[in-house]
Amino acid sequence: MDAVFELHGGHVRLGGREVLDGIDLRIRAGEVVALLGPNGSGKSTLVRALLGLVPLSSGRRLVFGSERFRDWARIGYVPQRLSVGGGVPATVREVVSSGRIARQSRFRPTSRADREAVRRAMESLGIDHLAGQSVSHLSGGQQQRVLIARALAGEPEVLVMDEPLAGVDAENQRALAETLTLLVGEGKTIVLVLHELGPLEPLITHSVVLEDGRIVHRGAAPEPSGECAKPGHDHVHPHAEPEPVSLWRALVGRTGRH
Ligand SMILES: Nc1ncnc2c1ncn2[C@@H]1O[C@H](COP(=O)(O)OP(=O)(O)OP(=O)(O)O)[C@@H](O)[C@H]1O
Repeated sequence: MDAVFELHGGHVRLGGREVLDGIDLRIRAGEVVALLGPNGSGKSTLVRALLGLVPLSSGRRLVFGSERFRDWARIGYVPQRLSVGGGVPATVREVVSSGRIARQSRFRPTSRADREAVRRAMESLGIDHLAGQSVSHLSGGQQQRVLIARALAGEPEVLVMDEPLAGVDAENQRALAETLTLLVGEGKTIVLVLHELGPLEPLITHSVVLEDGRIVHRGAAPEPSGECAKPGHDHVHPHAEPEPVSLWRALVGRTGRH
């Protein structure tokens, strides 16, 4: 399988600190990868490094085999939910349409294909009836669907999502799992920063656990453990709650590479 993202000896320094400390990682087309680890372990920074949003202080990054990758329309990024709207009273349609920009150009303004892609993205996330509403008036779960629809509007091959389950109720978590199942069925590559696996667990093909900016485990999809394994556990943990450390603690020490 072709590699979508590769990091070789990736280091990132932020605020005078080594936040990523020698990361070697390859994510192949069609994989569904969970990036796990405690708060502050570097998961978001790793995603941002893969996407070129933070520079490497040393090491090499390749996207689709290229160190000079520019075709960002092939990759959809869903940032953490709180960054939606940003106080700007944009409508759902406007935000979702913004995900199409990378596919447009000065010479090719909005086309029927663009409008159709935006409509399909809203429909697949069940937010088409909200198209004219301001995103700032939506619930957290609805805002998250808007961000996912924005990423899908660009018809990406790869979807990168930072903490899609954080603060999302059980029903919306299941809805997200269903949406991602369809995308996996279409052969998309998915990279997820997760605090826990929740209902996404059956989708995960590979897990990578970070601690202090280093990869301490990589391997097949993890088994749930601790509280998250108990029947009836609804997998809703707001970010500020004590961490389900048991999950990655249980993983560290297992063998396996990918
Ligand atoms: N812009 C920055 N300047 C300085 N330090 C930063 C910056 N961004 C992140 N850090 C630090 O880098 C470390 C890793 O942060 P990062 O957000 O990548 O971790 P994380 O594993 O995603 O954490 P969380 O689960 O809390 O989101 C943390 O100690 C954080 O304080």
